[in-house]
Amino acid sequence: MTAAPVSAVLTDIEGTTSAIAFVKETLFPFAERALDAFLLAHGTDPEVAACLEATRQAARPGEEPAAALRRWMAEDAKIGPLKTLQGVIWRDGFLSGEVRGHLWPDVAPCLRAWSRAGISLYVYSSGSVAAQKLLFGYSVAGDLAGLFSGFFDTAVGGKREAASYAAIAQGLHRPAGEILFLSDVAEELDAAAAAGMQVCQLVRPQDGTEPSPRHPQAADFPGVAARFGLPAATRPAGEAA
Ligand SMILES: CSCCC(=O)C(=O)COP(=O)(O)O
Ligand SMILES: [Mg+2]
Repeated sequence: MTAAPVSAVLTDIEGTTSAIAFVKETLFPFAERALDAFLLAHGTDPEVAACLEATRQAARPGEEPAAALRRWMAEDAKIGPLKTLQGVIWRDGFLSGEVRGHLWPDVAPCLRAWSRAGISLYVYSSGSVAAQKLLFGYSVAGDLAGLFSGFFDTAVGGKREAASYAAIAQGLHRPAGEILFLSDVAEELDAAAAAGMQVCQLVRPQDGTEPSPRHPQAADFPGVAARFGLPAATRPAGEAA
């Protein structure tokens, strides 16, 4: 059976648009350094207090919330209250210019070309929606947030669950088969494929991605474009990559 033409691209961030090293060596240490002062200043703000309560519920018996948050960061655990708090803490870093969202150089030109061609773009990441908007809004390639028609985090469900992708397709009022999901993680691609999406694994050598024998692969976004009939990135005169 021939696949439907792709009308929307749904992309993961870490390991797909952006280096895993950027998340682990820049974003996480920034949050770690700022954590104690942030909790002291904002621990009673309603959103932060709710995250701290959720952290206590999920922490080990007797473990202080700050210790649990630090342990989860070391484990790169995708736990809701941690991801929400990280997004709030990173805001200062992005707004002050101390942090800029990393994107592999092939990503922005393709996102712009796909958007220009009428392909709708969406993000689905374990990072909070607020953090996703910061990363693309304050990226090394400029403000790309406006290229996206929507952002999804694990409020819609876990990234390894087919139901999450079905819910996203339903929310977008689009047949799942027209949506192309991009990720570095085979289990996420399994779940998206089970929900009927087309999928492609980004296998970026710099990230040490483990290639999955179960899914089509590409080394970068132009490779995705070639494989799925999406427009190639052309750079109009005067437009930066
Ligand atoms: C702006 S999101 C920062 C990255 C992050 O915290 C994360 O957990 C990314 O996970 P992904 O689902 O994009 O692999
Ligand atoms: Mg990823």
